[in-house]
Amino acid sequence: MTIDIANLHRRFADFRALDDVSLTIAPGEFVALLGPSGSGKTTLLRILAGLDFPDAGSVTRDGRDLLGISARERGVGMVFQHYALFRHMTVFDNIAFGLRVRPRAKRPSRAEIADRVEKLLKRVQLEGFANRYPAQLSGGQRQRVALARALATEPDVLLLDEPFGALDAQVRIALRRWLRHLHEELGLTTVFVTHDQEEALELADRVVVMNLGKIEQVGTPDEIYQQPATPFVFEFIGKVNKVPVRISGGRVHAGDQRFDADPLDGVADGTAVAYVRPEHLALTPAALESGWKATLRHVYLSGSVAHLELDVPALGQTLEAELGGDEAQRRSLTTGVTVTVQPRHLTVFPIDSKTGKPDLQRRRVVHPRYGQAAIARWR
Ligand SMILES: Nc1ncnc2c1ncn2[C@@H]1O[C@H](COP(=O)(O)OP(=O)(O)OP(=O)(O)O)[C@@H](O)[C@H]1O
Repeated sequence: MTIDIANLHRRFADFRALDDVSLTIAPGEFVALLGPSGSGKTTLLRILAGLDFPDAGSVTRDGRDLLGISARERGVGMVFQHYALFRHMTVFDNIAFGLRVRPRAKRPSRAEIADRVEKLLKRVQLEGFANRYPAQLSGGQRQRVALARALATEPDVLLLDEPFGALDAQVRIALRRWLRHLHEELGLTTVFVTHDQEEALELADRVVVMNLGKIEQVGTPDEIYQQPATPFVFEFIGKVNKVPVRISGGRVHAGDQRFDADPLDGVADGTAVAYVRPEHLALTPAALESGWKATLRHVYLSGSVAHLELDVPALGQTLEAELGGDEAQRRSLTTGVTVTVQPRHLTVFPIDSKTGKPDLQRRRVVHPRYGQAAIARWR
C-alpha cells in the first residue's frame, strides 16, 4: 500500500502552506514530517487525512485517487496533540466510538465491540481503565486512549500530529519508544508530525524536513544528520558552525587559512558558505602552522561530552567544538588555553553570483589537506 503524493499546492490567501510537495511513502514505513512552526507539516497531514484539500496536485494509494474518498472511508487513524477525548464518555466508550457510529450493515455486534476494546486496552497497556473518564487519566494515558480510539477501526495508516507535544520529557521518551514498537507489531504505515528533531531522528525510518511549505530533504535519520543537503537542514538539525569562505584556484580560503581541498572540481572561484559540525573540528594545544588559532573561551560538560566555545580572531567569530570529556581533560583543554583548530571536513555551498544564494547543486564536501608536519604534531 504505497502512498504517492505528487506536486501538492495549498494556499491560504497569499500564503503558500504547501509549495509543490512530492513524496512517496512505502508500505510499513514510519515517516516523520519535521520542520519549524508554519512549515506546512500539519497541512500535509490534514490533506492525507481528508480534512483539507490541495489546490493542485494528487494523492494516490496504490495508484487509486485518495482525494476523492471521504475521510471516513480512507482507512486512516488519527491522533492530534489537542484531539481531546470525549470528556463525558468513559475510556471504553471513547475507544468504541468509531465502531458504534458505523452504518448498521458495517457495525460489529456489541460483543465484538467489547472484545475489540478490551484487546485495544491491553495493547495500549490500560487494562482496568475502561470505566474511567478522561479527567481521571494522566496526559500520557489520555494519548494512549486516543491512540486506541484511532486503532479501533483497524486502519492501515496512522497519522499523528505532535501526539506527545503536551507531555513532559520523560513520558514523551517512553511513549515514543512504545509507539515505535506498536508500529512494528501492527505493520502500520505511520506519518508523524513533529518539530522535535530528536523525536524524528529516533523514531522514523525516513525524515522529511520541511521549510516554508517545501521539502528541503528526505532521508534516513543518519543521512539527514550526516549529509544535510541544504543550509537550512544544516542549521535546523543538530549543531553546526557556519563559516564564510572564498574559493579560489581549487582552494578554500577561510580567515588566514588556505586549504588545499578535494574535490572542488567544477566549482568556479567566488564566495561560499561552509558548514562544519562541532565534532568535526580537530583541536590541539600545539601552535600548528595550518589551522586557525583560537582561544578557549568556555568549556562545559554535558554528560560525557565536552562542549568548547572557541574565539577565532582570524575568522572574527566563535566556533563550537565537541569532544569526549575525558579527552578534553587529558589534553588540558580548559578556559583560556590557546589551541589550533583544523576542520576534518567542511560542506561548502558556493554562493550563486546572480541570486546571492547558496547553490545547492554545487554543494561539495571537502577534506582539507594539511601539511605532513602539522598532522604529525597533531597526532
Ligand atoms: N485554515 C487556515 N487558514 C489560513 N492559514 C492557514 C490555515 N491553516 C494553516 N495556515 C497557515 O499555513 C501555514 C502552515 O501551517 P501548518 O499548520 O501546516 O504548519 P506546521 O508546520 O504544522 O506548523 P506547527 O508546527 O506550528 O503546527 C501556517 O503559516 C499557517 O498559519
